[in-house]
Amino acid sequence: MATVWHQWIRKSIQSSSTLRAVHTLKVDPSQPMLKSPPLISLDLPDVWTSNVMDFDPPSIGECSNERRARVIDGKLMAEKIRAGIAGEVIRMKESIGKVPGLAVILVGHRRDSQTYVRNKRKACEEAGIKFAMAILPDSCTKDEVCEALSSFNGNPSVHGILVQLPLPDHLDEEKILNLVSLEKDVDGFHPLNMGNLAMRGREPLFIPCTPKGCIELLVRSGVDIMGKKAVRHHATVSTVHALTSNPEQITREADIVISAAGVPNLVRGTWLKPGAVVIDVGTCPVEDPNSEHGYRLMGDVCYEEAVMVASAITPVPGGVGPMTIAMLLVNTLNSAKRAFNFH
Ligand SMILES: Nc1nc2c(c(=O)[nH]1)N[C@@H](CN(C=O)c1ccc(C(=O)N[C@@H](CCC(=O)O)C(=O)O)cc1)CN2
Repeated sequence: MATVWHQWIRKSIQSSSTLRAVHTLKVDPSQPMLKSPPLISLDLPDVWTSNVMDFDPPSIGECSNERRARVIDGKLMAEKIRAGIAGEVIRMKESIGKVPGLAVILVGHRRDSQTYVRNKRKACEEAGIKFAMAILPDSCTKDEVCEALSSFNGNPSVHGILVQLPLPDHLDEEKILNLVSLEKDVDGFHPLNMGNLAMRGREPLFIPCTPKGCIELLVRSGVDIMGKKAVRHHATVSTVHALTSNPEQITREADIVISAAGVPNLVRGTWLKPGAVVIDVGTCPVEDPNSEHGYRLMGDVCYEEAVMVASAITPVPGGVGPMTIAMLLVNTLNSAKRAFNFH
């Protein structure tokens, strides 16, 4: 399932204006959906999950007009994870005198990309991770991007490299992403990492940050999917995309709805099964002269409707976005640990 999300979310990153997709994940109805939060999720040390949120979950199928969905606070979860990473970076520095390093390539001057990169830099600095950046103009050539990439690939202080997407149209995203060193591909977008993620029994070096963050949000909220294996083994996954003829009907059958269409308010309350868990990946920037950066983010889900039907829901902002950045830090730390053979 992680695979399908991955490909699908990446597609939506690539063409968010055309793809209207709602990913639905149907979990075995004989199993309770929500249970006590587990202590260990994915590959994060226990310490990062010891403060998982506890809550009294309504069961799937249960819905009342007086009851609003529990809000899954991605911002809070991400803060806890980042605090755990900061601790690990200190331990690394004290033990071997080295720290992880992340390098970002930003092409052009999209305001949303600038904001995300600024947030990544801030998160790195707060966690003690070194941050390097190559800023290139909209008009830059493929060779200039490749030059920046190859310099980061060859720099031993850099353990994670990412190219902020989307790139301007004239640049070939596929060719550029293929050049990111496999061992530093903290976005998990290299075809070999993607391929290994897709294949049973293979382990990619990195799992892409957004789907990884979605799984963390679910696991830490006590949603009973028991990590990626359980998802593969116990869930039936349906994908709804722009050409699906009955998206509402398919979505209404899902116990967990993960939407990454980039279409504000696409998923209405009537699309949801009562008690469903809703993860909203959509972050569509909408012009807003009153907001600090001139735009605000809108999710795919009509929040005010969904909150009356779902049992748990992520807000936008404050849901998946902060977890994406926290997972980037996790991938960077793990990459540095691998490079230094530090455990
Ligand atoms: N190379 C990549 N490019 C892009 C990715 C990615 O994972 N790798 N994903 C998105 C953008 N993205 C990360 O780069 C991203 C989006 C949103 C957030 C976030 O924290 N959002 C906050 C609000 C932020 C704000 O506007 O101040 C929230 O939702 O609460 C982080 C990262 C496309 N490109």
